[in-house]
Amino acid sequence: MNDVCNAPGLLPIETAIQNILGSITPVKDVETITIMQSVDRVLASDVKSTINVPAHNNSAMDGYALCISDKSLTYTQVGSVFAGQVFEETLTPGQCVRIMTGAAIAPGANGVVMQENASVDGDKITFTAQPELNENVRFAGEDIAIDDVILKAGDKLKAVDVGLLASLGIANIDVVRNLKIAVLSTGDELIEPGQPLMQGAIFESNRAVIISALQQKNIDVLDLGIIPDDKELITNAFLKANELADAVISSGGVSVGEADFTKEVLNEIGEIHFWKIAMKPGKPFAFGKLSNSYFFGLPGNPVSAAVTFNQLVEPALQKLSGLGEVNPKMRFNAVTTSVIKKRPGRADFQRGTATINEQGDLVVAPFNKQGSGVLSSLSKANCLIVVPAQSGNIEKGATVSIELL
Ligand SMILES: Nc1nc2c(c(=O)[nH]1)N[C@H]1C(S)=C(S)[C@@H](COP(=O)(O)OP(=O)(O)OC[C@H]3O[C@@H](n4cnc5c(N)ncnc54)[C@H](O)[C@@H]3O)O[C@H]1N2
Ligand code: MOO
Repeated sequence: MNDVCNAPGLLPIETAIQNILGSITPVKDVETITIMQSVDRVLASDVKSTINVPAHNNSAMDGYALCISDKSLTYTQVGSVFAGQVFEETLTPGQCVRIMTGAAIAPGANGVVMQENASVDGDKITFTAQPELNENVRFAGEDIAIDDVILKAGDKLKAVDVGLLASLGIANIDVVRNLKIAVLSTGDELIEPGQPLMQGAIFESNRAVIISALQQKNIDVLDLGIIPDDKELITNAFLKANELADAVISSGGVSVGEADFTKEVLNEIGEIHFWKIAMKPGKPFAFGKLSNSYFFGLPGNPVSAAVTFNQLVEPALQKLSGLGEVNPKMRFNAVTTSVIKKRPGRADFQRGTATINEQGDLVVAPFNKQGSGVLSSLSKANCLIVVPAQSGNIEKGATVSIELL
């Protein structure tokens, strides 16, 4: 792992992400669950189809299945077939059967005409035009054939994927077990919401952000609360977190302050790298390994904690969870509606609101208040405006990159 703690300059965010992803070995433990519990879970093995979908050639329309005859537009109806039924006799040219959408095509039939294009006179059915071969016929295996791999190990299941599994008759599925993540905050100034706010203290909010974000990702959270600045208490908290969790996320105490035992303790019990990353907010950040878990030390400032979680921890957790592909977050071009103030040096992740203007263009309004402590700016924002490290101020009307939140 590249540690630039003492190196001049800052670590580019891309390098930090590479280092983190390169150090992480995904969780391999597997559990079998019903498909109805499987949305957003990561598949542990490939899923192959054991059936054809559709299972039989069937009709795409309510109408008439027929055996094409080039002699006449009038056919003789010899029966009816509804969804779930099978017509046993084989049609000969000039014969048709009444058929409903989804019903199996009768043997010998080679086309279906929708009923709007037919007129009925007893068993004589006259079509408005000569039917085309295989018109309105859905073929067996057209969607999925036997032995097709329909979902791969490492895929995260979407709602429609669960439906796809159901359509193949699969009731249970092997997935990677949920991650277990321990979360804690350190700092004597921190007070739990609901308690009286003493002079010089602040309400603790980073845990609320991190735990809520983890809960949205099917992650089992071990909440270790606020740990006071006491070496023994901090040591015990980290040892417990390391024992019980796949990863530990703490916030605060990763910069250069003096009243901090976090660094000291972490250095005693693990191999942790304290980086200065070329990003704003979120310059100080710690990452490394304890004996049984990975450690992420987010900066204490609330916006810095949330943005580093979003940019650095989320991809790491994706990899740890067994996700096959960890893709960079999607970025879009948007026109800024005002000047973006920025000093060259660190990549900025500024808060703003993206909208579509009257001309149909994607535009973004950066907020005036961009301080690392202004959590309300992140609450109001629907995107991060990503400005490259080397860039200075950006003019109104320029095109910038945004990531939707
Ligand atoms: N001399 C320097 N000072 C600082 C530097 C630096 O490079 N040199 N970096 C600054 C940057 S950038 C950041 S970001 C902060 C991060 O410092 P820490 O991670 O050590 O965070 P703390 O000092 O513990 O706290 C900073 C700030 O955030 C509040 N905080 C902390 N935890 C929570 C929480 N769980 N919920 C809500 N608010 C929290 C804390 O009260 C402080 O106000 O360092 C700069 N300083
Ligand atoms: O990154 Mo600090 O996050 O600039 O305030």
